[in-house]
Amino acid sequence: MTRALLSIGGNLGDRLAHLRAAVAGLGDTVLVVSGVYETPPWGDADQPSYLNAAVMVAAPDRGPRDWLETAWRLEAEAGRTRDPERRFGPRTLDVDVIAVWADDGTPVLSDDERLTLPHPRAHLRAFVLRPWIDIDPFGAVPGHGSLDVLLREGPAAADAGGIQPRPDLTLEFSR
Ligand SMILES: Nc1ncnc2c1ncn2[C@@H]1O[C@H](COP(=O)(O)OP(=O)(O)OP(=O)(O)O)[C@@H](O)[C@H]1O
Ligand SMILES: Nc1nc2c(c(=O)[nH]1)N=C(CO)CN2
Repeated sequence: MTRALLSIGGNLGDRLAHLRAAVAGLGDTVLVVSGVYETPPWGDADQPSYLNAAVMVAAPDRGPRDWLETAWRLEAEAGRTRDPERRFGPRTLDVDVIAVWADDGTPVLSDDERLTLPHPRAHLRAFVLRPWIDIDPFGAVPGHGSLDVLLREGPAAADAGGIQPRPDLTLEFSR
């Protein structure tokens, strides 16, 4: 059994439909889904704003690598293409595996470049931390500290004010 925090986001096409399809594609592994946020582009300013959300998932038979393969499947289903010239460029759907925890709650750590855990830029990204704290108020990025302190005092604090809740947009799931 592992539990994982996935960040989902996109800024091309029907942004909400892509987020909804990602949540639906996670099926009964979904434990809880955050609210939807409108977020300024991070890392490459010349692109439209994103919709972002966070999803906590768990499954008895899945390890860290399975969550990465799930992320790739969902991105492919959303028709995501990669522009090698723009590392942080626009996309229909990005699914990042932010952190994974073992059965006993221990965070899984990995420095494999195919799957780095926790995600190496998670603590820098208000668009990851702000939705995540909705569904995990006492959560932490393993090795970097609590979501609360990161959002108030960490490198992402300056961006936190630009993360706008979109209560008019909802992501439903069923268990
Ligand atoms: N925790 C992780 N979650 C998702 N992908 C990861 C992770 N760690 C390493 N990777 C690797 O990163 C590669 C590039 O992923 P992707 O194209 O989604 O990056 P990106 O979205 O442009 O940038 P970022 O990873 O900063 O969000 C993937 O092929 C994957 O093997
Ligand atoms: N606001 C926002 N900016 C991003 C996002 C994202 O999901 N939201 N994903 C990226 C991929 O690396 C690059 N920049």
